[in-house]
Amino acid sequence: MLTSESQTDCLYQQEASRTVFRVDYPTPYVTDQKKGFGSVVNKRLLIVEDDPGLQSQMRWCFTDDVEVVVASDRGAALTALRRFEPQVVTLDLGLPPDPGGAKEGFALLDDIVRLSPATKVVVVTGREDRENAVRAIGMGASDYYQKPLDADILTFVVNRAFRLAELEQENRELSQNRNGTTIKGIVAASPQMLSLCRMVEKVAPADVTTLIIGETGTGKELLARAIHDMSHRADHTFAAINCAAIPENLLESELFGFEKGAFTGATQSKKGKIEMANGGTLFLDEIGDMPMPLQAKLLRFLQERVIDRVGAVNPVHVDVRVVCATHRNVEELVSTGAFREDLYYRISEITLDVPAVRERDGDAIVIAQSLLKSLGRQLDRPNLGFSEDAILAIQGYSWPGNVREMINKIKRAIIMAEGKRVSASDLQLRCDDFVHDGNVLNLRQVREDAERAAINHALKTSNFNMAQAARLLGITRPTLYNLTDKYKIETSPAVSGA
Ligand SMILES: Nc1ncnc2c1ncn2[C@@H]1O[C@H](COP(=O)(O)OP(=O)(O)OP(=O)(O)O)[C@@H](O)[C@H]1O
Repeated sequence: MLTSESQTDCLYQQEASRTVFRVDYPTPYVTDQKKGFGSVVNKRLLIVEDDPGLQSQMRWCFTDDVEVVVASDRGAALTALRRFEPQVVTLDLGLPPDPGGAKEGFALLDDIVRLSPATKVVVVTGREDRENAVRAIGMGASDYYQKPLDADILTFVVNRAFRLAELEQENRELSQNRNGTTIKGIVAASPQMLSLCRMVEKVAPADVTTLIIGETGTGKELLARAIHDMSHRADHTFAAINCAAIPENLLESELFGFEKGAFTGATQSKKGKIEMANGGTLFLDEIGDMPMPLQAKLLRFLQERVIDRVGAVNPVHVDVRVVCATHRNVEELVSTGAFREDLYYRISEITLDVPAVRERDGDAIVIAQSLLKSLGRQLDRPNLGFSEDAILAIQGYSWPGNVREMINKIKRAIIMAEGKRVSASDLQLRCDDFVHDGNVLNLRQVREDAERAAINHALKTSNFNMAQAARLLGITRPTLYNLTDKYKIETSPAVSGA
């Protein structure tokens, strides 16, 4: 949607062969004479060009599936932008009152990027005007086109901009519609995470000791907090302690507290984390790294719900719910004797397995889009989007550090991105499937090869389930069918031995 600003009055008037918007600007913008408004078309193109000859040449480059509006100056272009909401604008930088320079064109580009960040702007420059083209890309234009007019190249560049706008729109919808979890802070679209979130919703109100297992950065602590927040203990403390981060000799007093004089330096009594969490939830992160002597003490607490502060004579009763997490394979630790079997059974009344990001169908791009939005706002770059190569790279990368790694990469990319689109290289990613040896005909070929490879990969990964493959690719199912038709890709596995 465009930012609402004061609208310019205009009079809508039908004429025999064309529809004209008369606006109180020196030059009106005019809709496509071939079709007029009201045609059933989705693609809307605004051509901003002050030369009447070029206007009509450009207008006739596009077939009936593109609705075209023409504007001759900045004012008319802004009116058309607001009323017509084109997905793509071609913008000649040399506009009146500065037709020989680029000042007015840059001012209009700035307006478009600000008012309608999703609109793709293709800047039209003279042959000698490379410097301005590069500056325009830096300001947020998606592409540029050099005069003189060549119908094939212009339509190719404009169609590519339409495709990009469409992909970004689909991804926006995906991130808005598919976040089916009610758990605060968790962004998820995959069936794997949605079903885990449903489990969390069921487990939270039951006062059971829960073990959350998953690779680093998958959101274990986030889920532990969610369990607390959705339980009847939500109004009490959530106390977290990382068993791997605290030296063994301090961990006991951190957990259980100590009495005055219990050891040198204990000048006064202090509650431990377990007591602090009284009435609430104790989160023991990296429980797999808990030293053996403390495992015995923790087991006693879980069995009897009493603790002994270090140096204390009398035990203290504590009412806490315990949630543990680890990235380690606890069963293996038990089999090697590094973890007590009886403690393992105590802490795992319910076990939640958090899948790695690479195991969640379609989540990588949904989480990345959400992070780009939230981190973009934090870093004062709220209108950034991902380029096509970034989307492919995000989907193709294995994310060994999971969401934490994603946060780091996206933060960096937001800082590094030069235009309004974050590229794969801003993210320091490359998608091996799409690397070419430079021996390519043109960009169209590169893009089509990339699309073909991504579709094949998604179909195989999803076992030829079209809905799932479409989700993996961040596109709709009809778009996937169109693409498989276009590239003549089989939509079912090959049957051998026929
Ligand atoms: N599904 C998600 N949606 C949005 N943000 C997420 C998601 N999962 C994790 N995060 C964010 O990723 C970061 C890491 O999450 P968290 O600390 O919960 O992971 P962890 O599994 O406990 O990591 P570690 O094992 O390293 O302690 C946090 O900033 C968290 O908010």
